[in-house]
Amino acid sequence: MSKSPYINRDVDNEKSANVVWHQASVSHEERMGLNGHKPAVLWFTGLSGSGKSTMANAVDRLLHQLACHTYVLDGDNVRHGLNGDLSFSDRDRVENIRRIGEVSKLFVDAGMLVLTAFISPFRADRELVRSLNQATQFIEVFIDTPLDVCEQRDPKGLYKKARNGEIKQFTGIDSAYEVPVSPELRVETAGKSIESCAQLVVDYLLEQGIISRQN
Ligand SMILES: Nc1ncnc2c1ncn2[C@@H]1O[C@H](COP(=O)(O)OS(=O)(=O)O)[C@@H](OP(=O)(O)O)[C@H]1O
Ligand SMILES: Nc1ncnc2c1ncn2[C@@H]1O[C@H](COP(=O)(O)OP(=O)(O)O)[C@@H](O)[C@H]1O
Repeated sequence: MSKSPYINRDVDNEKSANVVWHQASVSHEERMGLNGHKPAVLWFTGLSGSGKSTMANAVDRLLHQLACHTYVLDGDNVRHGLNGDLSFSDRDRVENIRRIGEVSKLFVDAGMLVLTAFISPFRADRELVRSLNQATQFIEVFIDTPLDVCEQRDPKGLYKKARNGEIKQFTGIDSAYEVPVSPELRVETAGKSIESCAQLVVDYLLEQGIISRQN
């Protein structure tokens, strides 16, 4: 059985026989050497309204000021384009994260710091993305905001719709969110400023030697 329902096993077998990896002329190490920082995926996960997009963008701004090469991949945006064919069924969420995992790996290969902001509700999918990367290059950031706080914030009015039955399979209401067991970072946002939360992430990257103040 193919891991993804979107991958046809026959096509898969044919591909492995006929598609050969092309050796890049500029190596990963050479690309990294152009930057004053190491590449990594900063994988923000949490409920809708927990603060993933806000945090990813605030951290992006701080890293940009430190001359890091960064890019934010955001669920709302990616679902308009690359993943515009996917719904919020469990099966489509799995495929959503698989594709983003592959895309974020390409950013790491290009020597960049990529910040992803997807609910990514299932532990197995987050672990799959982790396994695509070197251990030090995948940083799971759990945006730990209780459901009642997310629901109070309700920045897009989606919880209200979900409670009224206008949206089905809404994460935290009638679709599961599996809390990370050992994230590299857990950020509690309730009652905290966006700036202080973003700084926690930057401090972690400094401590780990992924970035430095002299980038
Ligand atoms: N049913 C349902 N459940 C959860 N979220 C929903 C749903 N329908 C629409 N939305 C909006 O889609 C955003 C989540 O997309 P993601 O790609 O991050 O979801 S997932 O990782 O595939 O679970 C999510 O964005 P965030 O609020 O930024 O998390 C919502 O704005
Ligand atoms: N410390 C904080 N960190 C992140 N967001 C916060 C914080 N405090 C309040 N918020 C607010 O919470 C909301 C989070 O929305 P958003 O970033 O879109 O969440 P998500 O991307 O997880 O759906 C925003 O309105 C933001 O201003």
